[in-house]
Amino acid sequence: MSSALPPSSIPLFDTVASYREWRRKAFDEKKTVGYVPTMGALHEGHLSLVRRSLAENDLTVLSIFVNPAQFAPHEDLATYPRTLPRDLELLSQMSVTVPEGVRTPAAVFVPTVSEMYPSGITQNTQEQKGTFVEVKGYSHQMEGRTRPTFFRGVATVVTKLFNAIEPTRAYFGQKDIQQALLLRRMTRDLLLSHPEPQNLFIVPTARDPNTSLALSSRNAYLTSYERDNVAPALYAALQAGKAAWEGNVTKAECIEHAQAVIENKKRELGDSVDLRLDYIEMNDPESFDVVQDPVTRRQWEGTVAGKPVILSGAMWVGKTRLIDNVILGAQHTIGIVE
Ligand SMILES: Nc1ncnc2c1ncn2[C@@H]1O[C@H](COP(=O)(O)OP(=O)(O)OP(=O)(O)O)[C@@H](O)[C@H]1O
Ligand SMILES: CC(C)(CO)[C@@H](O)C(=O)[O-]
Ligand code: BAL
Repeated sequence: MSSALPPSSIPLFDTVASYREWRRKAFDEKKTVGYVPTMGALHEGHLSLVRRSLAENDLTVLSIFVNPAQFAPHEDLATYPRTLPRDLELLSQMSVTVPEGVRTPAAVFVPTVSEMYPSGITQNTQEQKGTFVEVKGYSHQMEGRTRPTFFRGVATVVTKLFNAIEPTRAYFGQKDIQQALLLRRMTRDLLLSHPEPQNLFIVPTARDPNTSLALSSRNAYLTSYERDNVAPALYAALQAGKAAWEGNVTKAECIEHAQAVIENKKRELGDSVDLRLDYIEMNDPESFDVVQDPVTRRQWEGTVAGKPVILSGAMWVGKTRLIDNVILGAQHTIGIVE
């Protein structure tokens, strides 16, 4: 362990080698290891993943690493919130009681950029050298339309993290639904054993109890007015789209209902807040392709028995980009846990 790390009651590792020593012992003792990858600035959404892992595994490991490769050069890598001492404090207060006793987070992996990218890393993909992981055919739709290099950066770092951590189970949030589904596909394509694809779990989105805003580290960029009165419009829009889908109108009408919520909010705010919708769209949870109109819920359900639809969106509040989604149909069929 390096002396540059902040004090922590939970063992902290900043090199793969030091973490592997710890992991070797867990293998020897036949302990299961649950893993929650994060970029830090922890909130209740992260903690819900940690709780799940604590309940289901002997040992729970988190990583906190702000991954340069998933930020495009014009994005917010420099300003992304970094709050390691507070994150460790929050984690040190966590515990879950199981029949075997009380479990607390067992280790936190906090690598440096050079530890994760021994060949170096630049955010400009044209200039990058070394080894990268691409999930081809699944990285350009939905979030990939606005962030074309995002999933390459995520798949690359998560492959490295899985190699380093060697988790029995891994936990991702529904808020980033495309990321979670794409990573499950990646574990299958790469024949990974740590974790095996069926041991990559998707945990429902944790929301603000008053406004239903999806919790997100980037909410820290918002003013309290934006957070409580502007940002919740995205989830409200998705709910309007969902209600329309349940009412069996066409996909295009559902999207119009959702967009109208954002338009109304913009009218209400006037020039006081810069609110811009990036997209609201319905996509197939397997191919990520846009659901082709005209189609209603009954028609969809009639042709693809049991397969749900992802209704997702992204919205700018000033310079802050927020995302959210709801699943229309049986979400357990795409592996979202209860
Ligand atoms: N509200 C939430 N509910 C459940 N899981 C979440 C929530 N927010 C984030 N997560 C999950 O936590 C993990 C780590 O995410 P990350 O550290 O990027 O936080 P974030 O809040 O999503 O940040 P950002 O604001 O950058 O999107 C991911 O699997 C992500 O999906
Ligand atoms: C999965 C992840 C930790 C990879 O950097 C990140 O994309 C995130 O926090 O969702
Ligand atoms: N939670 C996803 C990480 C990102 O937007 O970079």
